Formats: sequence, C-alpha cells, structure tokens
Amino acid sequence: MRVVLKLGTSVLTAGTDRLHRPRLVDLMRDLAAVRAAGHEAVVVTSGAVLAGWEAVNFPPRDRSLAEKQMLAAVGQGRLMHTYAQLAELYGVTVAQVLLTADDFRNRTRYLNARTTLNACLARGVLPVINENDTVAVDQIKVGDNDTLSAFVANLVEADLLVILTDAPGLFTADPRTHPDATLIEEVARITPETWALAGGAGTHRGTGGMHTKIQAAEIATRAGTPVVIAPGDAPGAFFRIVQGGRLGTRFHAAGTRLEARKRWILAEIASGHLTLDEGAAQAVRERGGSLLPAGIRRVEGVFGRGHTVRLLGPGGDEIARGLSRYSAADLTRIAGRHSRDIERVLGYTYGPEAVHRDDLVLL
Ligand SMILES: Nc1ncnc2c1ncn2[C@@H]1O[C@H](COP(=O)(O)OP(=O)(O)O)[C@@H](O)[C@H]1O
Ligand SMILES: N[C@@H](CCC(=O)OP(=O)(O)O)C(=O)O
Repeated sequence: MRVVLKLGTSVLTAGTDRLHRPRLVDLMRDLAAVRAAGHEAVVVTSGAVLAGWEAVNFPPRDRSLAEKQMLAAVGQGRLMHTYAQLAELYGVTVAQVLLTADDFRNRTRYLNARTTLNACLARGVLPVINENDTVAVDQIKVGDNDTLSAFVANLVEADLLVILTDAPGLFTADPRTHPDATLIEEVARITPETWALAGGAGTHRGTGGMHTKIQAAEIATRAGTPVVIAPGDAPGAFFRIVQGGRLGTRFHAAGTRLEARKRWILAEIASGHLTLDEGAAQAVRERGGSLLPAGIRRVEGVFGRGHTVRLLGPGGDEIARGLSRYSAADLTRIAGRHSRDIERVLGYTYGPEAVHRDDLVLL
C-alpha cells in the first residue's frame, strides 16, 4: 500500500509546548515498521512554526503573518534536522518537500511534484512534506496541513490517508468541552451532520481542529482514498491502522480511485486532438493498452504535459479521452516514432507512453 501519514503539531508536541523528542522517536519507529512491512509512506508534517518558536527562545506569541513566516523559516530546517537524525536511527533517508497551493493548481508544477515524490518512493526515500510557509501568503496558501495531506494523498494516489492528532478520533462533539461525547468509528458518507460535529479551531497550537480534518476526509474520500483519524499517542498506531486494525475513525472512500480519476478526466476541457493509426486505435479500444507515440498520426491543438486530449480513430471518430504525458510540441516531434527514440529526439523522456492507460477513458 501507499500511505500518507499526517502528523499535527498536537502530536509532535505530545501535549507540551515544544517538539517532544521521545514522541518523535516513537513515530519514526512506527513509520519504519510500516516501511519494513513493504508499504510506501509519505509524511505530511506540521511543527515548523513551533520549532521556530522553540529556537528563538519563546518570545511572547505574536499572531502576525510575518512573525509566523519568520518562525516557520527558522523552524523548518530544525524540524527537518530532527526528522533526518531520527530516521537515520532506522536506516531511513528523508527528503524535504515544501509545497503550496500553486503547486496543486499549476499542472506543470503538479506533475513535477508528483514525479519527484514517485522518484523518492522508488528509491526508498521517505518524503517529509510541509507547506512552504515562508512564501505562502493567505491567497496562495493551502492554509492547513490536514487539507495539504489530502491534496498530497491525491497527488501520490495514496491507498490510505492517516491523520494522527491529539483526539482519539472524531467524536459526537468536541471531547474537550463535552466529556460525555463518544467516538464515531465509521463514517460511510460525509453529510451536513458530520460537519456539525466539528467544534472550534482545536488546540491553541493546531490549525483548524476537527473541521479541517473532515474537509481533508471529504477531499480524499471523494478521490477514492479512505481516511483514518486516530490518536497520535497510541503506540504503533500507524502500523496497526495500515495492517487493517480498528483505531480512531475510518471514513470510507466514495468509489474507487480509478473511477474518480476517470470522472475528473471527462470533466476537463480537451485542449487538443491526437489522430491514431488503425493499430493504435485497436490497442486502445480493444486491448486495454496505452497510447504510444508510434501510433500517433497527427497532433492538433496547443496543450501542455498533463492536459486532456481527445483520441480520434483513423476516421476521425472520438474513441477516448486522456491526459497527455507530453506537450503538443513534444508529441509533434515524436509522433510515429518508437518510444526508445523519445530521449534522443527530445533530450529527455517522461516514459514510453503518450497517454498512459490509467489516464485514459474509453468513450
Ligand atoms: N467532534 C470532535 N471530535 C474530536 N475532536 C474535536 C471535535 N471537535 C473539535 N475537536 C478538537 O480538534 C482538536 C484537534 O485539532 P488540532 O488542535 O488542529 O490538532 P492538529 O495539530 O493535530 O491538527 C482536538 O483536540 C479537539 O479538541
Ligand atoms: N505549516 C505549519 C502547520 C500548519 C497546520 O496545519 O498545523 P496543524 O493543525 O498542527 O497540523 C507548521 O509547520 O507550523
């Protein structure tokens, strides 16, 4: 499985007002166990502002944006240093990845981030992601790491998103203010009633409380990824959840990831056409294959890498729609050629397919 683990400030501090090293060791051991069981893990971590606050010697808390960005700039490196040191104990190499809203809106940046994360995972490197707080002002910010973790789960097409926090899961009311509230173990579908359960902004350090966690669950489950919200202080929580154990609150995925992806492809406006030869049309239509550049006769329109294109049969009839792995300009140069020539012609390659099977919907 490919799993995204989100660690909130409340988990990293373990109820104190600084990064709690023993807790971080526990979390790293948990992560290492999941990796050792053969799974791929991606971490979305908070804690940069807190680590900065800790480093500059606890000045009075100032909530201004510039102050927070300054603290994030101080803290992010220190946070990563801690991760790197602890990961090393378990023979794990970490990679820092800082993302912000633009990286999910801009298709080229989106694809590049995805390529980098996939390269990390292919090499067994553990990506540790945070929002790039120093450049992200309000308008261009994801804003909270719960939502960021859902975007990341979509980006890497995760099989599961686990959000660890300081509550044992989603309760019938905020357990801080309602001691009689009870744990909801399963959420089959997020409804207005689900939203109504979220109390205020959470801990004084955390961002968003349960509200942003439900939002994250909605984003991820809609794209086909189930989500578990669970307590960060339960030993080996992440491993137990990944192995299918019951802990916290589980939000069921709405349909499969592939269905969600196909719906999304169909909703996009196509910005070009590829006319295929008979062999390619057959391979795509009848044999469930990808479209290789060799089978493309004509490229029309102006589109970038990752944009939606129509695939036309030799007679001009639309047979499928899909996401192009190459820009129109690149495809024009490699159309009709064997995939092994791509690198020689372009000077680089994004793989042998022009449109990969997973990115293709037959009509
Ligand atoms: N219905 C609810 N069930 C559980 N926790 C809730 C609920 N409503 C609000 N909360 C609050 O959300 C908090 C967790 O959010 P937050 O402080 O932002 O943590 P994190 O740093 O992990 O993102 C809990 O400590 C709890 O007080
Ligand atoms: N990017 C910020 C964390 C923002 C955030 O969402 O925090 P939290 O609610 O604790 O997950 C930081 O590193 O301090």
